[in-house]
Amino acid sequence: MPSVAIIGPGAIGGTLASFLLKNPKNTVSICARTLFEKLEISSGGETTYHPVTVHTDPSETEPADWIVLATKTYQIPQASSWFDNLSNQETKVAVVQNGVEHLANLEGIFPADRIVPVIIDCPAERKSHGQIIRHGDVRIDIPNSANSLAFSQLFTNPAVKVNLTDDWTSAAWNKLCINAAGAISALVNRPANIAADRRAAEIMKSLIQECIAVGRAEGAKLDERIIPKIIASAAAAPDGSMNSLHADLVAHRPMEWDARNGVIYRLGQKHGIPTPYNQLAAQLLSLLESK
Ligand SMILES: NC(=O)C1=CN([C@@H]2O[C@H](COP(=O)(O)OP(=O)(O)OC[C@H]3O[C@@H](n4cnc5c(N)ncnc54)[C@H](OP(=O)(O)O)[C@@H]3O)[C@@H](O)[C@H]2O)C=CC1
Ligand SMILES: CC(C)(CO)C(=O)C(=O)O
Repeated sequence: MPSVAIIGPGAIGGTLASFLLKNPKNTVSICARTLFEKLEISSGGETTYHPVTVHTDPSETEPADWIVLATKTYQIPQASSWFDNLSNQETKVAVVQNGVEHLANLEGIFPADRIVPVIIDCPAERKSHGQIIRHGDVRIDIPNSANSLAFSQLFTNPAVKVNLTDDWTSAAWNKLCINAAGAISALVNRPANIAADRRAAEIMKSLIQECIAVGRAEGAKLDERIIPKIIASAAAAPDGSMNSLHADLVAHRPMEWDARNGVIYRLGQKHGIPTPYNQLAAQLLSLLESK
């Protein structure tokens, strides 16, 4: 009976919790800042309810086989206060976040050989505590390893597709191309389909080109043909569709500008690659955040 503790029951943590709960072999608990009694997941016009065990105090918890860290990247310093009680020498952490710094962000906090970095594709939004809308199936990319295989076995539902890849770096940078371009929505406070506007599309193209250049320098294999695909996919998004960074802006929360655009500027500097669009995006988003 693998025990799984999910830190951060938001759009992604709540979605994963609902799938983990569908596997009767798992024992699932949730670590949250605010208490709630049930998970309410809406998808494709149907709503399902899952009774859940929710902790709000780390001292109430015991070591788990798996910790699923699904907070925003900027919440890691506070969220890691759960780790002491939740972990023993065997515990593994699946870091389910956007960006490319899953291991770096936990350096000095948790041993790297027991971390599974997870790239997840699943548009989802959090309506309130425990109340989540999932807009599609889940695709997960994790490095090909024994720990990743064990993580994949926690999920039995066909709506969760887990891909063990020998080239996780490329998977992470491909996703970063999507997320870096998504900054445009928060910058102009317009939903994803703002990409249909030629002016927005031009800025997205530059953001992605810089991400590709830096990603390649970091060892990722990235094909320029993803640029029109990313823009077309955003342009075709349903009216009102918001990425998670834009959702943070609208909810007056901090934003993952450093994990999604700042990182391209920081790593670009390391490789001597200019990234003026991502630098500006990160600076403007940080200014918006301090409004
Ligand atoms: N939403 C999406 O469509 C997608 C998001 N992602 C990525 O997944 C990650 C999670 O994003 P998302 O689910 O949208 O984020 P949310 O903001 O919806 O969820 C974050 C959750 O973490 C909780 N939290 C914050 N700090 C703590 C803490 N100290 N202890 C316990 N819980 C805490 C928040 O609680 P509180 O309610 O108190 O704030 C909230 O429930 C991000 O890196 C994002 O970029 C990836 C793919 C798609
Ligand atoms: C690409 C997208 C929009 C959904 O998977 C995302 O990663 C996010 O909202 O953060």
